[in-house]
Amino acid sequence: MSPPALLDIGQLQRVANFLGIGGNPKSQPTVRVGMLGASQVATYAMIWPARRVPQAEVVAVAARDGNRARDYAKEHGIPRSYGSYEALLADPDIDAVYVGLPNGLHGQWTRAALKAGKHVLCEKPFTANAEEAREVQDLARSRGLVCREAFHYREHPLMEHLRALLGSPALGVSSGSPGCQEASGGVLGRLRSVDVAVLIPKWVFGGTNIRFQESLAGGAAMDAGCYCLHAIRSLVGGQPVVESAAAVMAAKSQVVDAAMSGTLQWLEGSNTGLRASFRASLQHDGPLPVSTIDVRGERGHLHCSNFIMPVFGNVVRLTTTAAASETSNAKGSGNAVSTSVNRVYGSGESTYYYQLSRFVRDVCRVKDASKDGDEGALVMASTILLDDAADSIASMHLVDEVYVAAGLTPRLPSAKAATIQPVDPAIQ
Ligand SMILES: NC(=O)C1=CN([C@@H]2O[C@H](COP(=O)(O)OP(=O)(O)OC[C@H]3O[C@@H](n4cnc5c(N)ncnc54)[C@H](OP(=O)(O)O)[C@@H]3O)[C@@H](O)[C@H]2O)C=CC1
Ligand SMILES: O=C1OC[C@@H](O)[C@H](O)[C@H]1O
Repeated sequence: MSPPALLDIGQLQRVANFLGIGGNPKSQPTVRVGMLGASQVATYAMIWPARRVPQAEVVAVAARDGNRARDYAKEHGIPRSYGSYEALLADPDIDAVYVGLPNGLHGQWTRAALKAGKHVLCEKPFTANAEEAREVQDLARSRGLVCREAFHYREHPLMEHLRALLGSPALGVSSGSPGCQEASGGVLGRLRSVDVAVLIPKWVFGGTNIRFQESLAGGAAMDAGCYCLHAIRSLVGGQPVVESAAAVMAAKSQVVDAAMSGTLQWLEGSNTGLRASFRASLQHDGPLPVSTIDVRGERGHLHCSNFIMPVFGNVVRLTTTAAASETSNAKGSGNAVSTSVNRVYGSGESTYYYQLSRFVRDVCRVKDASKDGDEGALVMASTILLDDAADSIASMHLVDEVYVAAGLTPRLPSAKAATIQPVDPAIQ
């Protein structure tokens, strides 16, 4: 999320890709996507990438206001629009739904979409809390539908590159299920620390933004923090526990955090004793968003910048030390240090493109498996559903633990939050 180091032709092409310019011809079969919310995030997370992903097609949008939905559909060339989310879910010509709503509504509308027989790609954080994540994923598995948390950053080749360097588990096997695999440390040798930060400048979101609303499951740990916790889990694997957390509260709120930081620790497995720290903020003083990963091991340090929006420029700096005995040219000189700097762009597409590509591929796999009944295909389909479930539940479980460690309570789904009367501090 920092500006590109060098504005080159490649960068212009990557920005064009992000904007969905110059799409691919559609091939059959296509996954027909409907979007809940006529929002800005839906534009860059779904509409633009869908123009470039051959198997994806945005066919409908729903907004609470039918006129807005119609105008949005017209502006973006979407064939159908609806004035309610229910109406879109009743459309039989929709295979999958993108839920880009405020956090406190994710569970409610993901459940409704699953009940309508649609596969779901739901924005992060997956639900308001882990209990709700379990309920939703139980439903998805009972219906045999893909239900995925939209952690777009993890799908980009940059994360694959970091995982390869660190010997991290592949996507899917780090999902938080008991006995799931852990990073070996790779080029860094035994891991010593992992530090992840996602800092959003205070000018980006005003006080009335959904991120500061208790009734919409707001908070910095929910918004920027879920990326930090997810990245830590994706890189290291295993099941860390939250050791400590501290919140900076949003103005006039006793519930919503404007910033959250904390530490995690691995109490079992091959990384027992390893610690990770995170910093998440919605009130960063700097001018631009920051997202960084720093991993230290017995043999060096890996730094990555802009891991959330790598298409706009990223840097991977690897500094390794090799013991003198391992290098022929370092006799008697202690450790030899080598540093490499890389930028990872894959095919130059955005994180959202990679996310949508894997989502539609998996929807097709799950649909085909239930049609064909081939045993291998059924196993693959069931693994897809189990991995998504384990990952999103583990994700929300850590977010809940962070709130508890910070002396706050895990968030509530909007429907439940609405039934709780706000406490007036003046009468306590
Ligand atoms: N993956 C990514 O890069 C990003 C992900 N996100 C995630 O997307 C979700 C939405 O965030 P963001 O787009 O900033 O949110 P917005 O404030 O833009 O709201 C998104 C949509 O939510 C709908 N909505 C439904 N009920 C309410 C309500 N009670 N109050 C306000 N909006 C409502 C509105 O749809 P309608 O059109 O029906 O009025 C609105 O268009 C969050 O969970 C966030 O974490 C956000 C930004 C980037
Ligand atoms: O998902 C997101 O990514 C970018 C951030 O600016 C934003 O707060 C968040 O919701």
